[in-house]
Amino acid sequence: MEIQDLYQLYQKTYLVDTDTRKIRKGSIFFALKGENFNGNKFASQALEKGASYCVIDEKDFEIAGKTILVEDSLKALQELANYHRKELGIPIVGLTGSNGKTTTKELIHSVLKTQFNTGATLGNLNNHIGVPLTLLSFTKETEIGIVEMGANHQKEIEFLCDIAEPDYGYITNFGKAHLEGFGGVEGVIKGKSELYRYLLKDNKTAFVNPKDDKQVELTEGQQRIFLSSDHLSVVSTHPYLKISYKNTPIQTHLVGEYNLPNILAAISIGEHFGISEENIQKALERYISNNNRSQIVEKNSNKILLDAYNANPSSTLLALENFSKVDASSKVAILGDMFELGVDADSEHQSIVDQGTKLNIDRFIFVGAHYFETNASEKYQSFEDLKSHLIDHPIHDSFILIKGSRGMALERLLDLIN
Ligand SMILES: CC(=O)N[C@H]1[C@@H](OP(=O)(O)OP(=O)(O)OC[C@H]2O[C@@H](n3ccc(=O)[nH]c3=O)[C@H](O)[C@@H]2O)O[C@H](CO)[C@@H](O)[C@@H]1O[C@H](C)C(=O)N[C@@H](C)C(=O)N[C@H](CCC(=O)N[C@@H](CCC[C@@H](N)C(=O)O)C(=O)O)C(=O)O
Ligand SMILES: Nc1ncnc2c1ncn2[C@@H]1O[C@H](COP(=O)(O)OP(=O)(O)OP(=O)(O)O)[C@@H](O)[C@H]1O
Ligand SMILES: C[C@@H](N)C(=O)N[C@H](C)C(=O)O
Repeated sequence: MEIQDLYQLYQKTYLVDTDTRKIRKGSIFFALKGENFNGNKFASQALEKGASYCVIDEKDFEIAGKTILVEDSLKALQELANYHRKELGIPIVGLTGSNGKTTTKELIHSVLKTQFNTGATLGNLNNHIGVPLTLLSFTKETEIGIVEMGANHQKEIEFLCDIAEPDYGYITNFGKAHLEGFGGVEGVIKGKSELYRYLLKDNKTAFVNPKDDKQVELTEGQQRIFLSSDHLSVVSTHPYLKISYKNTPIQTHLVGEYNLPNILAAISIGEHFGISEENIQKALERYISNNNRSQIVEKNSNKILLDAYNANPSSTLLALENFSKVDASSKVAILGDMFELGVDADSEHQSIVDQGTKLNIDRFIFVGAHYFETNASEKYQSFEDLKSHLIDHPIHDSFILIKGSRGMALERLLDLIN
């Protein structure tokens, strides 16, 4: 089947699904192959659950009149998404960066949707499957799209740009994240700036943080808009960031000064699209982060700053610096291993121990195989070891920062701290 014909089927409901556990009525089910399952095997189940058609790539699973056999279902999904993107013809803002992509995307979305019908990446669906799903979630009513692009190796952002064809792009920052796949910090810069190179090629516009020398240097000579912090200042930082924008105080629900560039991007992009000052203010006040991304959780005797969604050396250090400035009688940082650091893993974990423990934080608890190799004084090799310790020696009356990589799932500590 030609992509135009598939597009006609898609246009009946504008719904595509890839998981029979979450099928929506009338959707087209794309049978993908993953680490654990062959999606083709779920084609008949998808139809039973209400899918209208299934795109499959194995002949054995054909069902007359209901399956569309293609060479590669994933490729078909990506091509359909790109076709849709072209048909929509709307402005698309592409976002990448080492830290803060999801938060920045949500803030921009929050601002733009005050005056536009805006579509944006759901949660963190930012890879070679997530970006097509994001684009296909936009409908003919969508006026602006915001697409988050994640990567852990070279050429991935280039590939995602070819699918999403962003008209605008913003790189939040270049940090020490996914060092293993990118091949060090220089590799991160090269890989992330594939977004700039895409924009340059098509004469599209980069948003640039003027305080980030790398961003300024790498976008030299191309069409760009500098984020303007002229009317923005920090009023206070704790417990949540309070800023002043054009002399109006804005009480956000965001923790940590590291969120300031994220806010600045949302303001500048909002201003570019003509969002009023009042709407920008309301949108920033309304946004509350979720999914363990720097959330404050009140327990009986302890207060927790839960930042357990992910971790890397750049974001961990910023989180510690922020935490060190908080006024509390007893401050405890529980840090879990940082993943995907490759050959730099040992030195980066040691460096966090060295730099972190110099800060104004009363107690450090390190957990995970990498931190266990450092010379930290309180360390546990596994979550189970830490759990046993906390059951016998509960933490009381403290402010506790919890940060670690996704694989450490340190939100499990919530049940162990009261
Ligand atoms: C392929 C897929 O979507 N898998 C999801 C599935 O995983 P599961 O293990 O259950 O199945 P398989 O992958 O083996 O299955 C193949 C297909 O079969 C379907 N299926 C399975 C069982 C069943 O009963 N019915 C079925 O229909 C299945 O749905 C598959 O289509 O479910 C998991 C739980 O919901 C999902 O987690 C899993 O999703 C994978 C991981 C995925 O890639 N999802 C994307 C939509 C996505 O964008 N996910 C983001 C995370 C993106 C991310 O990690 N980004 C990184 C940077 C990018 C790195 C990139 N190189 C990469 O490797 O991804 C970042 O740092 O931000 C998310 O979920 O948050
Ligand atoms: N601008 C920033 N600079 C450094 N760290 C940040 C910044 N913004 C957020 N963080 C940190 O990163 C954590 C995750 O935020 P967010 O999910 O927005 O990042 P992300 O880049 O989207 O990550 P992922 O791609 O894994 O979803 C936050 O809880 C915070 O600790
Ligand atoms: C969860 C994924 N998006 C991510 O950020 N991974 C890194 C390695 C982490 O979990 O810290």
